[in-house]
Amino acid sequence: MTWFMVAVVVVAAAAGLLRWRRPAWYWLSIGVTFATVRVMVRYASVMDACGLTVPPARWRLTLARMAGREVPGPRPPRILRLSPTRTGLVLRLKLRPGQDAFDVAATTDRLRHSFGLYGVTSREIRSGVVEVRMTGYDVLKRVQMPARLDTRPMRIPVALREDGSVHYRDYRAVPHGLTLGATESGKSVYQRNLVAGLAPHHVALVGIDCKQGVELFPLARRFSALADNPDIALELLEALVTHMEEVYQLIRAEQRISVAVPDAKIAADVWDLPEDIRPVPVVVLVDEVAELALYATKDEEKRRDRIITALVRLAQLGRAAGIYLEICGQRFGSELGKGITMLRAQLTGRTAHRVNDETSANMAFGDIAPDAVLAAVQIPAETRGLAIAGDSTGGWHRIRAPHISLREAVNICNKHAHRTPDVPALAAFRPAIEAVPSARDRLSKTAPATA
Ligand SMILES: Nc1ncnc2c1ncn2[C@@H]1O[C@H](COP(=O)(O)OP(=O)(O)OP(=O)(O)O)[C@@H](O)[C@H]1O
Repeated sequence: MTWFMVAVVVVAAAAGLLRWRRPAWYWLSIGVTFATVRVMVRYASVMDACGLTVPPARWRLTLARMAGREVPGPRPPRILRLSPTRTGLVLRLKLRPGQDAFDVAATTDRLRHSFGLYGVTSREIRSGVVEVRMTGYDVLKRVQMPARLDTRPMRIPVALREDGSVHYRDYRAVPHGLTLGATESGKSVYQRNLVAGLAPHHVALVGIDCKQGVELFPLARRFSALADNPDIALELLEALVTHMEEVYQLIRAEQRISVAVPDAKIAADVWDLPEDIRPVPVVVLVDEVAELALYATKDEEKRRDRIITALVRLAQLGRAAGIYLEICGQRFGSELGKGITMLRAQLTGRTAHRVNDETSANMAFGDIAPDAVLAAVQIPAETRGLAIAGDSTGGWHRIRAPHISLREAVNICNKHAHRTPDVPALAAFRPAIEAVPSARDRLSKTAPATA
């Protein structure tokens, strides 16, 4: 299979030679072919130089001595599979006795230099088997998502990882997420990718955008509910809590009939309910969460407390009711007041774009992956959209979402507007789609004369 794939790449490269103007895929296939050949030719010597070999087994030495043959040399991990990809190569290695996955992880930088590649990463697949992903160029410089994506309900391909694989936002595995980043770091583009990815799915989108709705209101056709100021946001969040309680009642009602039946599956969340009565899942997108948490007066403080309480309740109980939170902000720490760290603890998926100080990076990763903090601080200001994505397992990746303009996102939302579900509990917050008067008209209007 591997040789077949290499042959396909070589034939594709040769076919490209016949063309005068060579397309990008031609240069990619040439690069991948060279990288494959280079890795295969140098494999044993590079592994030996990087300390990834073990001495030959005793029985081999004895056999060689008895047969009067040359003494066998040290042995590198056995290649189980070599697959050329669009961005480089993937090697699956069977470790030799005495080696572990950490040995390979610790030498990835040496392997990168020795094979002359752009990036090398490794991960353990199962006991004794390690996958080494090699990229021939900086895949995050100009992000191009692969044509074939593994899209499933509530699992959205949202960005590319530095090893060339796709980064998915999987709401069923990681229900709630927090996206941090300084101003102009790429949070809105990341959120736009999420909305565009969710638009074709059977899901209700709820938006809270206290920047007067500039980010989410253009996408209104695909939203079931929108709020553009903290007062409406409070009503919307409390309506969502009521909706959540109704969904729990529905799950309870379904459980009652099956408790006595030994083999029947008992519903524990919305996904266990029969499809015909299952409530539509809801993704709540909050842009600039600090706008909900800051206050200047006593009344605003009361409102803020109710908003944070509703958000904490949704984060604690929402998953089973099919309500998922996606919170965005520049900072998200205890300086935003009571309840914020409690809310943050429930947001398992963490994404940090460029941040201006270590404290902001700590808000995203300090409690889950301390080495990701350093990676987040090191994101250069000129590569907007570059981010570190981690979760509570402590693993993290450098990712970048493909650039999507607001116009493209609006077009996708308009195309899928017919999929916007009606959620009765949120009907009062359904955005009215009407022509907005031009800002120029409004600003140039003379103020009415007052007595
Ligand atoms: N993935 C990306 N690839 C290329 N350019 C990007 C990417 N993400 C963001 N940018 C560019 O960076 C700029 C800022 O992006 P964006 O508006 O998403 O930042 P932001 O963090 O939301 O800023 P603010 O907090 O001020 O709203 C935009 O001009 C956008 O084109």
